[in-house]
Amino acid sequence: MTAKVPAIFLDRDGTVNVDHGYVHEIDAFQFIDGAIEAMQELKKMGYALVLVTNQSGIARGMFSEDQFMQLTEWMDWSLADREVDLDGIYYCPHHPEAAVESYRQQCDCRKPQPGMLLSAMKELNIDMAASYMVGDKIDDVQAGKAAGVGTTVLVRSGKPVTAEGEKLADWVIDSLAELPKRIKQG
Ligand SMILES: O=P(O)(O)OC[C@@H](O)[C@H]1O[C@@H](OP(=O)(O)O)[C@@H](O)[C@@H](O)[C@@H]1O
Ligand SMILES: [Mg+2]
Ligand SMILES: [Zn+2]
Repeated sequence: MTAKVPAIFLDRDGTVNVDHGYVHEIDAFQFIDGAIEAMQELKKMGYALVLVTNQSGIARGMFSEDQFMQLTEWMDWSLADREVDLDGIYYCPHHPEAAVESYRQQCDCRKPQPGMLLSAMKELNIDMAASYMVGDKIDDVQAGKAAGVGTTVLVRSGKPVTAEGEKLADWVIDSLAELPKRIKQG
């Protein structure tokens, strides 16, 4: 059996790119300062990078799954161009009160549910205890905890960090740019 790999689970909007609200166009996709460099460093440190993003804009009828795929492909190539190969990309297109009926469900993948992280764990053979979940909302922290991720991290680069979120998260940092240094500090 091959050895398990540690991973950084990354929320997308508010963590990797600026959350302008249901971002679905390339023109609106703006990498957060220092995020790409941090991802480069995290890869060098031996972590798999796994994106886990709620995309309820699909269920809400704001954009199609195809549009999401096109943006994702562009993002993936932009990162690969900068020596950041993502190891996995997981998304939830659902919402319990979706306008689009086919996406209306109480799924187990929409964070705070841990479904996306658990799928990645199985598919990529991830060592959850040695992994990190990084996001801007308490839902990200809750998903990380429910999946058994060792360290949950809130960033201040997205939605305002709530007192509840601050209490639940293991670490609170300004942005993803700080994470490699923070991990090295232990
Ligand atoms: O941060 P991630 O998980 O990558 O993606 C979040 C987005 O899908 C959108 O999720 C929405 O939350 P609701 O899905 O409407 O609760 C809002 O927070 C939007 O501002 C945000 O752009
Ligand atoms: Mg987010
Ligand atoms: Zn879902």
